[in-house]
Order: sequence, then structure tokens, then C-alpha cells
Amino acid sequence: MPSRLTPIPIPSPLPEPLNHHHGHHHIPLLPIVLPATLTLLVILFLTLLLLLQRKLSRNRTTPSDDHQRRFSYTLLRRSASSFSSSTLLGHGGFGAVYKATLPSGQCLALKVMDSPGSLQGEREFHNELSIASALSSPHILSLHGFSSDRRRRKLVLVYEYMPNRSLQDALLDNKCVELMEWQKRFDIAIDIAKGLAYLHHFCDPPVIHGDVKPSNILLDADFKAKIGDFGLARLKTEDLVEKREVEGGEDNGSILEETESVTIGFDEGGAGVVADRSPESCVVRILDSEASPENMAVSPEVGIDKASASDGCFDKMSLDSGKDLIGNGRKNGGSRRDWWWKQDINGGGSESGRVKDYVMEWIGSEIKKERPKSEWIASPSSAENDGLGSKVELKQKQKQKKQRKRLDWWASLDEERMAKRKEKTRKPREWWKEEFCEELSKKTKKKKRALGSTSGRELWWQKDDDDDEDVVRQERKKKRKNKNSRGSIDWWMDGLSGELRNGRRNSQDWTNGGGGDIPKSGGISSTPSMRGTVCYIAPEYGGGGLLSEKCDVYSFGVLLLVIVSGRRPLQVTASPMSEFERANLISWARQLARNGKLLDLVDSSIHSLEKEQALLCITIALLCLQKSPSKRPTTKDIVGMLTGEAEPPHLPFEFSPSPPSSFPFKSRKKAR
Ligand SMILES: Nc1ncnc2c1ncn2[C@@H]1O[C@H](COP(=O)(O)OP(=O)(O)OP(=O)(O)O)[C@@H](O)[C@H]1O
Repeated sequence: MPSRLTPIPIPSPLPEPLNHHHGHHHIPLLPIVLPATLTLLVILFLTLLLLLQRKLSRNRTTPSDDHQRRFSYTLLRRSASSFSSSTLLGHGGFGAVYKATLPSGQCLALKVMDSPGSLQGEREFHNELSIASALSSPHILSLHGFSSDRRRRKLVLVYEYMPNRSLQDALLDNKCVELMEWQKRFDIAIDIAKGLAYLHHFCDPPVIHGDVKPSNILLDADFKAKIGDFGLARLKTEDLVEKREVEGGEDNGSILEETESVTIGFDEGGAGVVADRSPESCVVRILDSEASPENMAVSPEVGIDKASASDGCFDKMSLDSGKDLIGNGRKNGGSRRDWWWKQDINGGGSESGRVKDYVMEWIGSEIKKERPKSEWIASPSSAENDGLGSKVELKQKQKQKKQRKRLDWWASLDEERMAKRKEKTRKPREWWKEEFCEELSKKTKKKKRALGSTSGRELWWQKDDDDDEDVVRQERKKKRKNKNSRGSIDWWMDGLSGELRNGRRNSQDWTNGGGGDIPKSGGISSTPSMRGTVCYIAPEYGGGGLLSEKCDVYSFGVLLLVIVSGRRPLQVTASPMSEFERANLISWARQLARNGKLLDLVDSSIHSLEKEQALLCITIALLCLQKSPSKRPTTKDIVGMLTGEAEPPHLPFEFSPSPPSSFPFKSRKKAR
């Protein structure tokens, strides 16, 4: 029997490579991998582009400054009850101001930008942020930080809350009883002077505020005053301007170009247009506080570069100050001027007629504010007399309505339509406006003719720099001669920054932008079309340049008169005819000085008046209001005079009723 052989195990074949089954079907890899890679790359590129764009847009609306505290917009909104009217503190050119109470209990004031996307608003926002955040003084309003909400396009500036709001509110609108005490007013004047001296003498480069007026003076719980609102402030950076001039950087006045500059100014990389601005040239240094009278600068970081730090730098508007305006403003001519004036090109706002009308309208409204309601045909609604809260609300609503109206009006402005519209909507106060316009245009023509025959382009206020008492005497003689024949308009126009009075407006005088300027609590504001505020603006500044610390000094002079008299620079308190001479505070003060009756200017509601201090204030104010900037005292001098550290001032010669030596001051200089 054949034996059954166990089958020899056949070694299994070598394992085939795993992909053996693919071995024969080669699928080409390239057509799959290539499109996939390309798609990935495109997605990556698009994501990067998107990120870059978002970053750029963020840079445009918010400065990338680590040194600024950035607040959560939602938190701020909640803290201000969703920006309801119950938290509304006031409304300015930038937007509404609300009171916010943080969960910690800390109170803040929030300035919320009105018109998102507005270049002017953004400029002011950045300007304020750059400059105000670098300052630290008990006489300067603290800026705590900012917030922005890209989705809603909201910009918010966060300030310390000032319980007594602005000097405009406390002194002129609400007539707070606390401010009827002389000492409080005198202290406020000193605080403001110290704040300005800090800006001019203890910051490097000096900061020129550019819009000193009651609504920009904030009062804390003890009525201590602080200067706020640096939206129009400028740095006196002469070296930068020099550099620009050397480089021959001709600017073509394009708003777009400016937008770019502002944008790039906050570019983290600091590249591009701002490449010529080194970080060192963009900072405010707080100089040695020891040297300041009464240690005005109390910054713990004295001597340390505080501003803008990193790359945030000051944007173009803060930098383009200085020499082209200070020294060479006129030489440079319109095209080289600062971007401020470039807004002229926007909408042809240079047409002086528009500004004239606007100014006149404002003057009318100022008078209306003070006149007994019965005198006006259109009396305000009775609702105005309800509660205080509703009154404020009503006021706000009326203001906003007016603003909207005015914006429309400006937008649709052309001569014919304007005339028709005027005809239709002739309000009671317009008699006033018309009378003024007519008289003004006559005056302007006359002056132009007279100017044509003389040296032509010489500035009136420059003249009195070189002219001596001879001219003053001649002028006085002429005035005396003309006194009886003076048109009523003169009383009103005297001291209105000299511009209306002299009929010397040109494209850069009163108007920039021409688009919807808004009268704010302080009068006609600089934003967006006026640089400074009518009645407070220095004549040389309103005249198209020559910005210097002395512009702030002039505004301080007006403010001082307002503080002493407790009234607006332009107003009629009773029947227009009997009060006409007093309507213009500046010319009235000058007239009283000539008659030796300065104390008549003092607010009759004041109690515990220190006559000597009141006289001192008025005298300093008159010094500040001299047309020639070089004759005005510095803010350091003013602090010295007010505090008694320096010799008391003499009235300017032209105002001395008798030789200056007889001025009734005892020397207040402290014995050392
Ligand atoms: N820090 C603050 N604390 C309390 N109230 C404030 C504060 N800042 C502003 N206000 C109130 O808000 C109002 C508006 O202020 P804002 O500075 O926006 O405008 P303005 O000074 O009136 O006008 P402009 O824009 O021409 O300077 C002020 O008059 C004041 O009553």
C-alpha cells in the first residue's frame, strides 16, 4: 500500500507589494495634486489678503498704540445705558458726550463720534488721542483711552468725568450759584492760565490748543478748571516743517492724499508717507516740572517721552504745524499751507458769502438767546419751561434739528436757491442778518478799494507791530472824529477777531470745507469749517495762518473777559438800542478802559468781589487782546501776574485814560 505522502508544504510566495493590484493601472498624480495645491495656495492668499485688509481698516479707525487703554465698546455702551438721553451730557462738533458708570463705580465721560467715516472726525479723533494722551497736568483734562467698534463704525474717546461739566454750561447757560463767588472765578482763571502755560512752556514741542473757549474748559466737583478738547491742537514742530521744506515737499492739496497720510500715520510699520517722521520727532516731552510755577506739570514721567510711543506717532495734522504757519505762512501761499486750510477746496467753501451768512446767523442766534422771549415773534415752545431734564432734552433736540437743517442748507447752497429759500423761510431774526450782510459787503468793498491804493497785501494787525504811538494817536483822533458817524455795525464787529470788521476775508479766513458747520455750545466752532471759534479766534489766525501760542493767549483774553463779566462775547441783554455799545464784550472792555471805568464790566451777580483782582483780570485780558501777537504776554507771564509772582501789568498805552503809572494796583509781587 503505497504510503500516502504528506504534501510538502510549498513555501508561500513572497508577499506581494501592497499595491500590487495598482501595479498595472498607473493613475497620473499630477492632475490631482496640482489643482489641489493651487486651490490651497489661492485660499491661503485670499485669507492673507483678507487679514491684511482688516488690519489696514482697523489702522484707519483706531491707532495701534499699546500705550492707550482700549476699552470694550460693549462695556462702554452698557455703562452709558446704551447711549440713552438720560446719560447725555452735551453735544459738540465731534459728537455727543455721555456719562458712563463702569461696574467698578468709576464715572467716565464718553465722546462718541457722530458721523462715522467722516475724515474730519477721524482726524480730530486721532489728533486728540495723540496729543491729549501725552499730557499730564492737574489743569488738563485726562484722556483715559478710546474705543472703537468696527461693525458699527463707532469711535469713542474716554475722558475723566467732570461733574460740573463745562464753563459754558456752568457760567453762561446754567449760571451756577457757586460761580457767583468771585474767588471761584478767579481760581478758574488761574487754572486755565496754568494749563496753557503747561502746554506752551512745559511741553516739547509746545502744544498750541487752538480752540480755547468756555465749552472746552471743564469743571470738576470743586470747580477746579481743566482744559479739554485737543481735537484742533497743534504741535509747534519747526524742525519737521523745515525738513519738509528742504525736501521741497510740495503738496497738491488733495484731500485724498491727506487721507492717505492720516491712515499711514497710524500704520504700525510707520512706512510710506510718514517715513520722514522719526518717532523722536513725534513725541511730546514733558519738560522739567520743577521749573514750572507752582509745579504745574506733575507728571511722574517727567522728562520721559510719553506720547504716541511705538509707532502710533502723531499723525500728519499734528505735525504740520509750526514754521509754515508760524513764520512762513503767507510766504508759502495757499498750496503749501497746512492741511487745515486745504479743506477750502472741499466744496468750494471759500466763498466768503457763505461764511458771512453763517456767522450772521449765529450772531443772530446768540442775541436771541439773551433777549427776552416776548421780543421774538416766534417764541419757543412752552414745553421748554417744563422740567430741567426735558428742557435739556428739548434743547438737544432743537440743536440737532438745527444742525441737520443747516447741513442740508449748506449742501444745497447756490445763490439762486438760497435767495428763494430765504424769501420763503424768513425768520424774525433775519432782519438782522440782512442788515449786516448789506453793510458788511459795502464795508468790504470800501476797504478793498482803500487797500488797493496802499501797500496792498500788508496785514492790518501786522501794522501795529511796527507802528508806534503816533499811529495809535492818529487812529484815536480819527475814531473820535468818526464816532458820531460810525455805523452801528462797528460796535458789533469790533474785536470779532478783526476779520469781519476789516473785511479781509479771503478763501482761508473763515471757511474751510464749506460743508455743514455746526454751531456748538461755545458758538461757531472750528469743526469742521472754522479753525477756532468766532469771537475767541485770534485775528491773525482767522486771517489764514501765523499760528502760535499767542493765538491761545488771545483766546484766553476773551475767556478772561467772559469769566469776569459772566456773559458771552457777543450778546444783547436788553433792548438792542440802549445796550448796543455793550453788545460786543471786547470793544466794550476797550471803551471802558479808555473811560477809566473798567469795573463796570464785572458781573453784577458776583458777591465777595475783590476789586483789585477783577481789575487785574481785565487788564491782563486787554493785554492778551492786543492785535499784535508780539505785544501779548506769554502764558507764563500771565500766570505770574495772576498769582502775584510777577509785577502787575499796565494797561496798554492806547487804553490808558491817564498815564499808565496811575493804574490802581498795589504791587502784588511776593517778597522773596
Ligand atoms: N469730561 C467731561 N465731563 C463732563 N461733561 C463733559 C465732558 N466733556 C464734555 N462734556 C459736556 O459735553 C459738552 C460737549 O462737549 P464737546 O467737547 O464735545 O463739545 P464743545 O466743546 O461744546 O464743542 P466743540 O466741539 O466745538 O469743542 C460740553 O459742553 C460739556 O457740557
